[in-house]
Amino acid sequence: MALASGVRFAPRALLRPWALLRGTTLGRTEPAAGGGGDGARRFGSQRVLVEPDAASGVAVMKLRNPPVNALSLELLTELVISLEKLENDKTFRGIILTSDCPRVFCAGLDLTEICGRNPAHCAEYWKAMQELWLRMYLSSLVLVAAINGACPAGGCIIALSCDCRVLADNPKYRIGLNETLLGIIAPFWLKDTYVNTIGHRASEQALQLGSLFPPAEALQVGLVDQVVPEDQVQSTALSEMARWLAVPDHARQLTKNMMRKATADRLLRQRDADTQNFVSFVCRDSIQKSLQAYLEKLRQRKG
Ligand SMILES: CCCCCCCC/C=C\C/C=C/C(=O)SCCNC(=O)CCNC(=O)[C@H](O)C(C)(C)COP(=O)(O)OP(=O)(O)OC[C@H]1O[C@@H](n2cnc3c(N)ncnc32)[C@H](O)[C@@H]1OP(=O)(O)O
Repeated sequence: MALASGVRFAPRALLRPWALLRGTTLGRTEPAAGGGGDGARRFGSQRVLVEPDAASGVAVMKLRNPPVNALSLELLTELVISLEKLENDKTFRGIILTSDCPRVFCAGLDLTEICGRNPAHCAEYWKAMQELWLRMYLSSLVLVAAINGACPAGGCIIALSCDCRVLADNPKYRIGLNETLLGIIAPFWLKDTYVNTIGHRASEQALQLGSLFPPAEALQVGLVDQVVPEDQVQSTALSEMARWLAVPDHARQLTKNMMRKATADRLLRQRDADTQNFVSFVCRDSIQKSLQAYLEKLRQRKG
C-alpha cells in the first residue's frame, strides 16, 4: 500500500485470500441498475457490493451477508480484497462503508466461526480479522462509515477503523464493544483503537461494562461524529466525505499514518502471540460453553 510519498502503510502479509473465494463471484463487474457509463458500474463479490463513482472518486461499499452481516471468514476476506482493489485503482480516494442488510450494520464476529471449531480454524479466522483491521485502520483512502443499523462488538471495530462515523438516529442502532457481556475480552489492539477514539477513562468504563451506546450517547462520548435521521445517513456520509477529500491526499495520508501507525505496529509486532492468545482463550471449555449459550439465546430470541 504505497503512498505517493513512497511511505508504506500496512505490509502485504495477507493470508491466502484468493484461496477462500472458490465459488464466489468476486471481481464480477456489472452495470448498476439504471446505470450507464463507467462511473455507474458496480463490482464486488457475493458478500460485498461495491458501487463506484469514478467521477467523484468515491465508492460505496455495502456489506451484504444476511441476516446480520456477521463477519464470517468469507466476508472478512472479500472485504480485504475489495478494499485492496479500490486502493490499487488511482481513480478512488474514498469509500463509504454501509450495510445492505436492514437494521444491522454488522453483528460482529460470526460466532459460528469460533464455536465448536478446531484451533487451526480459529487461528485462520483471527488472522483474517487482524488483517482486515490493519488494512482498514491504515488505509490510504478516506473511509466513512454510514452506520445504518446495530453495530455491536466486531461491527464497532469495523466502524472504528474508519476515519469518520455517521450513525442513523434509531434507538435500536446501538454501537459499542460489548465483549465482556459475552464473557470474552477485547484484544489489546481493539482496546487501543477505542482509547484512541473516546479516551482512556471512557474506554475503561465502556469496555468493562460492555456498554452498547444508543445514538445520542454514542455522539456524546465521541464514538460517532454525527447522528442524523435514518434517511439522511448516506447524504451526510457523502458530505463528510467531501470535507475529508478537500484536504490534499498526501498531507492527509501522512497525518493519518502518523496518528495511527504506533497502534498498528503494536499488533504487527505481536501478531502471532495475539493469534495464539485468541485461540487458546476461545478454545477453552468454559468460553466455548458461554459462546454456545449466547448463540442459543440469540437463536431463541427470534421466535
Ligand atoms: C486473553 C486474550 C483473549 C483474546 C480474546 C479475544 C476475543 C474476541 C474479542 C473481541 C472481538 C469481537 C468480538 C465479537 O464481535 S463477538 C460478537 C458480538 N456480537 C453480538 O453480541 C451481537 C449479537 N447479535 C445481536 O445482538 C442481534 O443479532 C442484532 C442486534 C445484531 C440483530 O438483531 P435482529 O435483527 O433481531 O437479528 P437476530 O438477533 O434475530 O439474529 C438473526 C440471526 O443471526 C444470528 N446472529 C446474530 N448475531 C450473530 C453473530 N454475531 N454471529 C453468528 N450469528 C449471529 C442469530 O443467531 C439469528 O440466527 P438464526 O436464529 O439462526 O436465524
